[in-house]
Amino acid sequence: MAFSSVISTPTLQFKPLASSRPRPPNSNRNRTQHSKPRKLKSRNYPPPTSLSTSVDGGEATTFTRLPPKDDFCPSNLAEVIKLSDATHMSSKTKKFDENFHGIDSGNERLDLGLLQGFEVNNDFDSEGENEGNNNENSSSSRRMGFDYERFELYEVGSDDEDDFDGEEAAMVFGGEGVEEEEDIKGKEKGVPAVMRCFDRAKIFVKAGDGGNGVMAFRREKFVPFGGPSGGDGGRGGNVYLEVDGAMNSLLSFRKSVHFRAGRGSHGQGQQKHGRKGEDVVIKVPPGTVVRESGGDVLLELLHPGQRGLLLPGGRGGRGNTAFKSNYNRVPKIAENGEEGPELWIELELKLVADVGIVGAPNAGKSTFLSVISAAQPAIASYPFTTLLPNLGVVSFDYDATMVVADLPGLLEGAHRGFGLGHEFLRHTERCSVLVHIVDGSSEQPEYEFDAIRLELEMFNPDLAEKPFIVAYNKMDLPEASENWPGFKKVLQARGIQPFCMSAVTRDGTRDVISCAYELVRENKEENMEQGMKIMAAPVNLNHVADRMHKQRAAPVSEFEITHDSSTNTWHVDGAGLQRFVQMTNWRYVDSDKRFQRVLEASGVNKSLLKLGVKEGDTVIVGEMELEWHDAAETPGPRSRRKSAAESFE
Ligand SMILES: Nc1nc2c(ncn2[C@@H]2O[C@H](COP(=O)(O)OP(=O)(O)OP(=O)(O)O)[C@@H](O)[C@H]2O)c(=O)[nH]1
Ligand SMILES: [Mg+2]
Repeated sequence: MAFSSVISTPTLQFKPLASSRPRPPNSNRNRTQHSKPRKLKSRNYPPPTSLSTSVDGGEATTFTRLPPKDDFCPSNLAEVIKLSDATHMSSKTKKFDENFHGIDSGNERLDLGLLQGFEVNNDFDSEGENEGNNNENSSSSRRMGFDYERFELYEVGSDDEDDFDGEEAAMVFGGEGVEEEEDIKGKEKGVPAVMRCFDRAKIFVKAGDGGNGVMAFRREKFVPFGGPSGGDGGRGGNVYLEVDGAMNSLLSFRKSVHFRAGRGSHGQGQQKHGRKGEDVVIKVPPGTVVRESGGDVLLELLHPGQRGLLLPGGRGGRGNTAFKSNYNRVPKIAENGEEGPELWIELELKLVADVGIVGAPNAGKSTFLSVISAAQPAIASYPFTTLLPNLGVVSFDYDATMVVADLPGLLEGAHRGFGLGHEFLRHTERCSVLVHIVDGSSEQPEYEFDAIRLELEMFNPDLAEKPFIVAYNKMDLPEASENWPGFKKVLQARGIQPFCMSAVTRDGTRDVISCAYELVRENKEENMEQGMKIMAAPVNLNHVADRMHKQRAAPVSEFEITHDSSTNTWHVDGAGLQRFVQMTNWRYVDSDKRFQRVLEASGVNKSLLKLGVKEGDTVIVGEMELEWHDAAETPGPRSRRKSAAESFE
């Protein structure tokens, strides 16, 4: 049974005067008339109502497993993707490099201490497979060798919930900034942590609780009966999210999962108010999307310097000075501080790049990026050299620059989890132009190109709509230049004008990148025209906190009553009432009276009576369990039945 009530007139007619009166939760009907209210053990005060309507937001889980044979593409591609057939695996390559556990890709040096299963190839160069690279690249690729046989078994992308839950539950108890346990060898975690945490993270945020107000009275020499002087508690700290232009991944959240703002300090005598709690500012890279765990998008943080208030700190409780009135000159009451809201949020990074380089593994994407920009990605002649996206800035002039992203290789069937799956394709969603690099030395380059186009479409049809350029690579090799006329003809027949180039010798790369820049510029102009007004409108990044403020400000007269007839229990649920109960400090004598007055004025008592509450029924409001008494039957002076609140006196 449910009942909602919004009361407007306080002129209530009570016959059997009802009083909801607190009792210990397990009193088991051994009621004492003036039993004090106690917190329910099992009921926690929940944060303000969920921010989102429930959405099954999880992305498809992808698995890197060998596909059924029928699913494989023709022989040429199959050769590439049959990871287990990789010839360069030798017993030598299976040793870990004891001195280095990381990817050294130019400026970036990623710690791969936890990179389970991705074994480091010490002797890659010695096998002569790394020709054509400069020294730095070859040293990078030496360190990037990995165990293909084991790679087949890894789960890509993730069953995020499971991954995080297991790992994080252990850290909950350690509190903020707890270091992840290094000894996790035995765990089956699927994708190495570096890859998992590069562009996704799940973190816990909590705003600070407000400090408690206090009850105090001025007592000085010659002022024996000074008035109330209890100060208010300080406000809890806020949680902010801020875009840090220097960050380019979410790896920092691998170790810091919990962020709690400081609690406001309590008020003191002599009308001293508590200090405000310390704010927490969480730095995220540009392009971060923030979601409530398993729910809606809360914020999109795109530009360096942007800052959004995510969770507002709890209000400080009022001290007894605030309750002084003409009717009550010595208020013996003070409030608890309001609890700060808390949330699990998911961060997802979508790189903010103008151009995305896509293509099959080994096509030469990283080589291309390395020759058009100052980026120094790992380059090697085996598939999946690039495990994480690389960014490079291409400058034509002072004001003519664009950001180019080199993405890990795609395979046919990536949507079913082959290779690295679609794990990193989301980074192309914000690119305005795509550059397809086609390996000219493969047996059927046009087939390879089609397969990649199809994968893009499978991932997100909008991606296939983006303007793209086709760059036929490795023209310096005889087999590639032989295939070029055929490839060109096929594509031209479909209205596509492909470019040919050799990334290694740099021939033709300039044309490709100039064309890409033209398209980026056109796209920007188009967007500017279309979205001028939208861009001009100020973005409110505090709307999450605003919504929370509104929820918190819900009046106590908005509630819903449900009845459990088997246990004769009435549940009174309402955000305003819940907050009121949480802020009531039961240690002070006047708190009970105020509580009863609020139940009366909000219409809870009236509604319960209407619904047929009986003597001895249990009434649960917020986290308080109370016992219902019809005042008419309670022992005590009858004159007190005029007000439920008075029955406590
Ligand atoms: N001959 C020749 N070799 C090239 C050319 N471009 C790239 N390569 C070689 O192809 C191999 C793969 O190059 P990468 O740039 O690592 O290829 P990728 O597409 O980034 O590969 P993944 O990161 O594994 O997807 C390397 O050995 C390069 O030296 C080219 O134009 N000509
Ligand atoms: Mg690469």
